[in-house]
Amino acid sequence: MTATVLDGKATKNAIFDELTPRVAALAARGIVPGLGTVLVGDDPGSHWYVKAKHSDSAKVGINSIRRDLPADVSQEKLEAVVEELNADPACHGYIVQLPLPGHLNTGRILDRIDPDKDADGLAPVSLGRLVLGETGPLPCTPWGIVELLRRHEVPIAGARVTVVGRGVTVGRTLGLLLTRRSENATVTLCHTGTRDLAAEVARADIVIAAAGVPGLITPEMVRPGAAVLDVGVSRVDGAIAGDVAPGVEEVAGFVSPNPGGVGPMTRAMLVSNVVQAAERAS
Ligand SMILES: Nc1nc(=O)c2c([nH]1)NC[C@@H]1CN(c3ccc(C(=O)N[C@@H](CCC(=O)O)C(=O)O)cc3)C=[N+]21
Repeated sequence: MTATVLDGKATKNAIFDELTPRVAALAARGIVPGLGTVLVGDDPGSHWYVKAKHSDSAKVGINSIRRDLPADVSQEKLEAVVEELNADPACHGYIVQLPLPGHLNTGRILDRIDPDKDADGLAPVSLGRLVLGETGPLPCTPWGIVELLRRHEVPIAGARVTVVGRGVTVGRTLGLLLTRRSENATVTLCHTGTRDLAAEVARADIVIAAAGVPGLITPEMVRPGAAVLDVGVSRVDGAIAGDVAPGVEEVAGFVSPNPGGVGPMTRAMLVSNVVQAAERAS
């Protein structure tokens, strides 16, 4: 038996089909949602990602606002661009593409993003709202993971979930989402200090691999029938290498492909955050 594929591309398209009429309803009232991107430098991966966001925006009928800055941009100039987007009524949500070059203070930039325009859901106020259970933008990758599971009817309530990786963009915030009453999962957060990773993975109904270690999750670790989602993005000889080793699909009940799984879902939820921000502002 081979696992059911959690198809992130198809699910993204389904979400876009739901967002398009909401965007049309806003447009009928004279509001065109706007998504802004701020890109510093010329990392090819970051360029691809920003370009993908602008084409996603066009697909659902939202405007995109693009600010590309040179790699040696000053802190002051970048902060001025952030303030400009905060003040721009045509921009309902935006992201500052990460990572920023080392001479820039990322924390001070994220602090300046108007919390109501935080399309990533990763600014300090958004993280605080998530901890407090208040409404606001949700972090796109964790939210995308939850939607990918829900829309494939993978049971979440009461499930044992093992998350591997404690980064803010995925692991740490995913634990916050999955332990809300509306999700009701039991979450174990593993990291490099975890004593017996194999044992933590073995008892999970759902495994989320977000460590950035190619092939970390092997078939022997996985409980038969479990859902295994691969969030790892490493490059090995130029190709994307995930955290999930080949052969896991022979044991698991559900697997997310990589590419084609969680990546497209992250983009879908970013657009969703912008549409929600425009609805809230209207
Ligand atoms: N402020 C900020 N917000 C982010 O959300 C953010 C960021 N900075 N910096 C970089 C990471 C990375 N990330 C990806 C999202 C989707 C794909 C994606 O859709 N990938 C495709 C194809 C990848 C390929 O083939 O190269 C897939 O998985 O199918 C990839 C990477 C968002 N990030």
